[in-house]
Amino acid sequence: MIGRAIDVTVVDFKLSKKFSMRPSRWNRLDRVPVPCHHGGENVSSDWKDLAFHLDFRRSDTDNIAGRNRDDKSRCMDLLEEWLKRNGDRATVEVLMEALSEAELQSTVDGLRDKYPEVTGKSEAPRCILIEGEAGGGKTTFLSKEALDAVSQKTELGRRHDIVLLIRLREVWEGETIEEMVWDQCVSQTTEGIDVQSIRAILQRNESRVLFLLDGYDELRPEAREAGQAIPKLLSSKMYLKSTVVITSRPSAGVQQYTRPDCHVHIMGFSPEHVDKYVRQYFEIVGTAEIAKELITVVRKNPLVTDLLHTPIFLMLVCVLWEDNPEMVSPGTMTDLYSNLLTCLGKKHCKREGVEMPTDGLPADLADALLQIGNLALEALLRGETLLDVSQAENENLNWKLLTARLASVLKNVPGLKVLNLSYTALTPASLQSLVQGFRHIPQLEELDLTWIDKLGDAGMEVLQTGLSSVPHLAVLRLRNVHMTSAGMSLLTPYLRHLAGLRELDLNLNEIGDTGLTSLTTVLPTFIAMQVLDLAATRITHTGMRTLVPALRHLTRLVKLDIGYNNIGDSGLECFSAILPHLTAMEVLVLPDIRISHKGMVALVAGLCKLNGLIKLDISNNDIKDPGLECLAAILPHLTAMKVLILNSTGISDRGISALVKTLPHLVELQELNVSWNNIGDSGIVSLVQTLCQPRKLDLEQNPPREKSLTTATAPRYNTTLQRLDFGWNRGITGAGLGRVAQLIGTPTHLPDTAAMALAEALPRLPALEELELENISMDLAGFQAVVQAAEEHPTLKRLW
Ligand SMILES: Nc1ncnc2c1ncn2[C@@H]1O[C@H](COP(=O)(O)OP(=O)(O)OP(=O)(O)O)[C@@H](O)[C@H]1O
Repeated sequence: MIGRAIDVTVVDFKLSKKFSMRPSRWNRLDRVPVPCHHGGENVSSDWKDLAFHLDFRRSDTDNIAGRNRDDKSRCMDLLEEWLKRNGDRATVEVLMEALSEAELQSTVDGLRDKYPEVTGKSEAPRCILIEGEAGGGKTTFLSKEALDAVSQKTELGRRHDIVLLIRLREVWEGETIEEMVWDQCVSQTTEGIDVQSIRAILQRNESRVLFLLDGYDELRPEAREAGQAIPKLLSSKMYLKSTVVITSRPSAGVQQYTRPDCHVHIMGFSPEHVDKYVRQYFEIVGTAEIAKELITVVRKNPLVTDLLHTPIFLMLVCVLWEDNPEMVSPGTMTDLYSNLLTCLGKKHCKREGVEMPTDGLPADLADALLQIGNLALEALLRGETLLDVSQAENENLNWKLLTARLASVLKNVPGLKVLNLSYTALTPASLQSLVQGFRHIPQLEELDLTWIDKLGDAGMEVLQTGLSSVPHLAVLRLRNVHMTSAGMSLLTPYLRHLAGLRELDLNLNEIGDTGLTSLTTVLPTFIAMQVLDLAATRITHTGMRTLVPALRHLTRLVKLDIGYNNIGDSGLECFSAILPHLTAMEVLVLPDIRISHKGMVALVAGLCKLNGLIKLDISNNDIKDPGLECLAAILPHLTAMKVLILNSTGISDRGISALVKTLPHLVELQELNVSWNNIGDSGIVSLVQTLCQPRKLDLEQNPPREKSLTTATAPRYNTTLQRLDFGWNRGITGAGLGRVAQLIGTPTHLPDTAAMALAEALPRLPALEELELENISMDLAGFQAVVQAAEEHPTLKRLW
């Protein structure tokens, strides 16, 4: 814990070059006091956190706590125990990882300093932090560094063969380092490279990789969480031997994950730089003669001089001087900002061909600026420096004006790949100007117009005009844009341009069978398609008949959602026939598609071939017990299943009894939902009992060992199930729930007779070293007998 006074001892591991520590060596090691309170951390008092991250269980830590007098000895005991248990696997890297997960980063840094040869740290820094104020030139500096590094002009460049410039504002939650590299550093036209090969290259050349990470302050909060790729890279949990240079506005929190070896602060332009910049600026714009006077003015005016250290402001002042020299020397900073705004407003009016009013900005521009300012202020108050207009309350924004601005901005970002305008109040008219800008962003891969309910069919008509400009579009999200069959028919011919479409989301649009029929004319061309969302689109069995032949071509489909449509048994029957062709399918979402057990009979015939299926949702269909019985019969084929949703399916104990027979085959199951059904006490008890039982696979992989009684005596628990939902089953009574609680919560009870028998059996295992009786309750007599037998045992060292 930061800030505590410490006096801690840890062990000097005397690491071998191989980084391994065997118990035998360990016993001979000197124990040298090593301070581990770098930055005020106290490993001793935080030993339980460390134990947790070294995979010790609660019972282990309780034992360690019980057999030592103080935290210092407990910490020592823990490390000894860890070494003993893990042998060759007890490496200093593992220890450092656990220490940093336990937020004992200073101790990690201490170890790193102490064992540079082990941790890969040499004289060269691993992490360089470059901080600077907004617009201070961090991005410019890093881009220059990237160029200089690849041309080997800098020391960093000479020491690294692979230089990767990553803009952190474009990093998404869950994105891996290799995916970032693929996304940002590899050109679209490069052949033979994919995420796997990038990983292999980076791993092979780890110490020759230079990561240039730009704008930590712009990294989304979700991507900043511990466990995300960038924090892991910073805290040396991956690519430990690489070098990282990261830029950020001050105090954005980089140091939460790393203690930089080198800290650079960008101070901005010096007075000489300012002079040089001004001269160059006016030379370029062709009015070199007015540069000298500006230099004199800014030297005399402290207000402006202070501002001009920041490059972005210097540029703006040059623009202002060019427009009207009188505006550069107002009395106050506010006046200067206001003059800058007027100057930019004038330029805007000139470009748009509108009159600039004499008394301020044009009303629509002033209005839009005010609203954006308001959004920016709110974002700043939330501590965010990246403004996501799509998330804002934006009903009142002047979207027409904004999109016109956005369209002109698009000219400057030809490499833009993701455009997310979801949940905005765009109208067809405002979309028009934006779509015109698509020609400037031919690399666009993802367009998200989710939940823009003002678009409607007219919006689709506008959208189609821009699709031919963005042929690389792989993700198109049009969920709930109020499209009907007419809009779908308008859009479809233009979707043909998108040969690489991987994801199409049309959920919650009333496209109906007619719209679906036109979609099916282009679907077969999307051979790369992985995700197709057609939920709540008013499809019936007639529509399914046209969809199915087209679906057959989508052999890479990973997720299909056709829920909340009136498909019925007959619609599902024809769909099931092509299921065996969709071998990549992982997620099949079929809630409320009006099927009965007859539909299930057809479905399972196709389903049983999909052995990669990880999620099946057939909730809100009246399949009843016969339907579940059919499904249960094929579940042993679906061993990858992680999520099974069966709520509101009319099932009762009879169906559950079929399910429990096959549940042990679902070794990956994480979520089971059987809520809103007619299940009673016996059903739910048998279900929970089955889930609590050792799995077939567990037993196969961990057969009972001779020297340990662990498997034979202690219960084994389901380690994958995360969520079991059985609410709203009226047949389940308090008694049933009590039994369920017992099954889940109460430890197994060992009656005295069994405990005595165990005590008597102990001498017959003369080499036994450990006896684990965790979560087993005993009565006093039985307990005493076991303890006594354990004490008398010649080799038994540990009784849990
Ligand atoms: N060394 C430089 N020479 C000339 N112009 C520069 C220099 N550094 C920055 N600029 C100008 O200042 C602008 C802002 O710089 P830059 O985007 O690099 O700042 P930043 O610190 O990354 O800003 P932010 O904190 O907003 O990310 C640049 O677009 C460029 O016009």
